[in-house]
Amino acid sequence: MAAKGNNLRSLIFEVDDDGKASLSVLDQLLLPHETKFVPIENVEGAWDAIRSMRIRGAPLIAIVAVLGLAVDLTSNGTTIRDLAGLANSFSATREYIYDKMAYLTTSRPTAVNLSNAMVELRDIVEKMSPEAPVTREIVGAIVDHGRHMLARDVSDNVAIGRHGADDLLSRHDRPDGVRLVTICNTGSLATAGWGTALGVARELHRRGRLESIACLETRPYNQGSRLTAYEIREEGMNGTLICDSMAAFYMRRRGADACVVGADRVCANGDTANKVGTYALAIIAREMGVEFFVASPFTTLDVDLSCGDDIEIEERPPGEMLESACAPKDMPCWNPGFDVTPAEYITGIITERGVLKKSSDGTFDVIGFVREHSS
Ligand SMILES: CSC[C@@H](O)[C@@H](O)C(=O)COP(=O)(O)O
Repeated sequence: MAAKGNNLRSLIFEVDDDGKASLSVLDQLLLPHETKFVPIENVEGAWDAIRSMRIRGAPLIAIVAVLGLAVDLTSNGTTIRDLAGLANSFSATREYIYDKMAYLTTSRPTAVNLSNAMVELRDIVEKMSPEAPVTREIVGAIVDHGRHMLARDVSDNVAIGRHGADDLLSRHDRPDGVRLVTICNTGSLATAGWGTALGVARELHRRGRLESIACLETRPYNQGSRLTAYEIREEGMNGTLICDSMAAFYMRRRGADACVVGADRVCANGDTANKVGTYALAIIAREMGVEFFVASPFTTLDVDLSCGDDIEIEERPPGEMLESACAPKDMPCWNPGFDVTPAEYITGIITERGVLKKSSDGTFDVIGFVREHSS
């Protein structure tokens, strides 16, 4: 089946001739039944869209935070007046923006892309010279960086797809192509476009080398059934939806060559936080002798964290579990949004700069890989 192309958009960002930015995001809570873009007017709106999971996915969270800040700072509302009051003070303007950035970082804790983006943005602002016109320069730099993030994310994802497809095809070039299993949603809806793990599937499909892809439903939030299944259908891939509990039997009966999953944070030793259920899938893959790949742009690497034990795992409200389950309304629940897959279960980490494999001692050297591949 020929690829239809990647037409899904997770957001629309525009800047008018006066430099005023506008942002609308596709409300993913309504998918797959309704396609509706909702405007983000300010930082609070961006925080709420991230927290409520109207938008989600590690790269998209970071992008919407920065674009939301750009919209907020270029709006005609109270913010610009507040900024004008600060315009003669470089440090006051900077601190004002840093407060907003700190607030955005509190929206969701596990995906490192958000805090990495804020560090990157802070570096840009810190390097600016404290000359007039302060406000316009700083705000302009933030808008420009938002645009840069959008373009970079798409090109990183396309490169991840290419490296992942090359690597998989070097070992699994069966007559009908490669058989994949994935969890959660890592596609165009989780990114600025194309996707990470789903980008690998997309690239195989584009080459006519994707035999099949199974997507796990991904309880309790069902990103697999609501979003990945939707993307698979849009793209015309040969996909099958399975419940999370069916992964082992699916691999046994139908066969799989590799699991490819996304990441919310990859530590220096390769331990990887991703959607809850990923760890179980990795254990099953090992038992079945199926390769297990993490697709992660550099923006999802956390070289400052040595291993996964210290990753803050977001706990979501019990209601999210109870609403999508048939359970007594007052049943106590534990609802971690993510889990951590130890590096020992991971075959390789597919990045935009190549596939990181384990060293001869069976460990990943993420820091060395970043050093080697950073320009
Ligand atoms: C390219 S998206 C990578 C990860 O963010 C994805 O696998 C995931 O876990 C998303 O979780 P979510 O809670 O939907 O934001």
